[in-house]
Amino acid sequence: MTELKPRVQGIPGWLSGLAPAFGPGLSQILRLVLQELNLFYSRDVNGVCLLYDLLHSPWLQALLKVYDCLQEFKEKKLVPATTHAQTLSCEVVGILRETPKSPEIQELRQILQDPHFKALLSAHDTVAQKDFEPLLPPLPDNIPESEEAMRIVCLVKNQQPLGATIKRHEMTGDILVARVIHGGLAERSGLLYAGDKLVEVNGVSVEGLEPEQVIHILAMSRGTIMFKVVPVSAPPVNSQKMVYVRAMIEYWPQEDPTIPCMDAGLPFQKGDILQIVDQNDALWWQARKISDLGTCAGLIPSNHLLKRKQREFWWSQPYQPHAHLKPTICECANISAPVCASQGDRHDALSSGFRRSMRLCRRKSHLGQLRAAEVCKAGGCLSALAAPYEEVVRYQRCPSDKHRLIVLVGPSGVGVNELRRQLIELNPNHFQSAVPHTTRSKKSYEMDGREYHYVSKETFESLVYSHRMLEYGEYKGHLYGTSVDAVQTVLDEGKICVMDLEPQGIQVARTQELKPYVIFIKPSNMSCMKQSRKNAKMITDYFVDMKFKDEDLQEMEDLAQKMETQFGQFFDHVIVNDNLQDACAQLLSAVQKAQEEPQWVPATWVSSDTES
Ligand SMILES: Nc1ncnc2c1ncn2[C@@H]1O[C@H](COP(=O)(O)OP(=O)(O)OP(=O)(O)O)[C@@H](O)[C@H]1O
Repeated sequence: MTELKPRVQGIPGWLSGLAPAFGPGLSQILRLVLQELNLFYSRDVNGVCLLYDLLHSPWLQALLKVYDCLQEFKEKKLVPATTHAQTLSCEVVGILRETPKSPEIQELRQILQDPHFKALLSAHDTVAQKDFEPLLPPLPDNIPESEEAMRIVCLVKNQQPLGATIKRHEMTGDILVARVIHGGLAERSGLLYAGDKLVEVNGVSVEGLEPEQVIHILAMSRGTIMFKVVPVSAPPVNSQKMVYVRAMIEYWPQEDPTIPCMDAGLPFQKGDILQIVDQNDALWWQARKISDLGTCAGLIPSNHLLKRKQREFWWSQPYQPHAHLKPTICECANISAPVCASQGDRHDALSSGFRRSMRLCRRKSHLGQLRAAEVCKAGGCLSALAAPYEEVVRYQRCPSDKHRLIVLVGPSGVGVNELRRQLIELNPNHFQSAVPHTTRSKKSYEMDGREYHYVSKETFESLVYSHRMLEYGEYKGHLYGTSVDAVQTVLDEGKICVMDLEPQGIQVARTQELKPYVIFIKPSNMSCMKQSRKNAKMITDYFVDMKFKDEDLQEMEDLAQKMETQFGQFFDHVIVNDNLQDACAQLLSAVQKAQEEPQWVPATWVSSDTES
């Protein structure tokens, strides 16, 4: 290397002479260096081979060629041939019109008149004329020292709303930006913040104007809108973490006179999963539906505001459903269905949980319970005011975890038991019902733990008091019910427990322990039901089961509607039971998804380290 050094150090003299700006380019220099090195190569001077190979490598040569090309391009300083290509094109079209027709001329005319080509020329001219900077009005010459720093913001209004709301400061009367909607035009510009003071809109001073008048100016504006604002001293920073909630109520902004901006409101239904993106305002949050995350956020009442509204509604008009805020059903747990056993029960393990008389009692209880819930609502069951939103997280069951409980809910006669039976029969080793408890004595043909768990009244009552009964009731002096432990037994065996439950029981079952997945079985419309239930039988108190009458089907439809209205927020999945085979296939697929795919569940069911 020592010998090489003086030679290489000597190169810069002629190297500088060949610098890219003045000479043949770097690749040319490289060639010369290689020639020089070649002399040393034959003498095997230490390190020369390495350097030679490096400089000779194809990738370095290619890189230098690219560098040369870029350098050459930079020097050319390209300028547009014309800044009025559009005008030129029009002139050419005019000339072509007078030229004798030929297929080539026809084609050229067509190309020049094509809207895409015209748009291309228009874009070319805009760039060539450097016409893309916003034209700002000149600053006045004599700006006083005390003048507040202003910001001029230009937003191009297209089909979307501006995504900001304004308000009047109560003391100063200033028009302020009240909030900037997430994902909206204003937010994406990064130039408008909540708290900015509006001075002018499109050159019109807003001093002394009402917010409505400013909104009118904005509504009338087309294209670019120019705001002159005094920026807020410390723009708000949204440091809250993203929260997801399940709506336990429905909300219609159009029917809520208190919303600050109706157009910015986000309507939602019970059970919708909402992404809360901003909770800075104590009264109005910003949220998106997870089904629509690409859109800009909308305003929803905060938890605090909803509870306040619910309380006002509760005390002011207990019997009237509020127009924009329909309260959730009260949480009167354990309005139980009386259950009882009968001679007609099947004796195999598959029959557990399918007791005919238990189902008959349930059947009678359906309407009564929904009515009881109404009474409870009117009577001031304050627990209904508990949670308008329920925080949820994505939960994916690990293969080693216990299965989730599958709960089927539906109006009597819709086919809940038929579907449950068919599912279990598909694979009895995988799907199973829970064995109910009873205080009645065991019959000779029965076996403890098969048809029922036979327990004393004291044991049964202690299960009820310790909230271990999902539902229970009394029939002919005996208690009947399904316990959490009976469900756990099935789950502990690695099976999927499938049970039907009165809707009132859902909230009792909704625990971290069982993580129930609730499927609502819904009747199809009347005409379809009449057709599909032609030969179906509904179970009755009599020896012979009866065919469905029109009024039975109507009652089923009414009950289904009531259930959806009151408990829809708890339904993870809905299956319309029209064609039995289809419904069964849908049930199987829903049950598999519940166990194998991520689902939204209450955050309290999952510790943060298992969130996905
Ligand atoms: N999709 C369907 N098409 C035709 N018949 C059906 C369909 N679904 C259920 N059925 C029939 O309707 C009748 C009632 O169904 P099922 O006994 O399952 O009702 P249920 O919802 O369990 O109500 P209950 O609890 O009152 O018994 C049964 O004869 C059943 O075979």
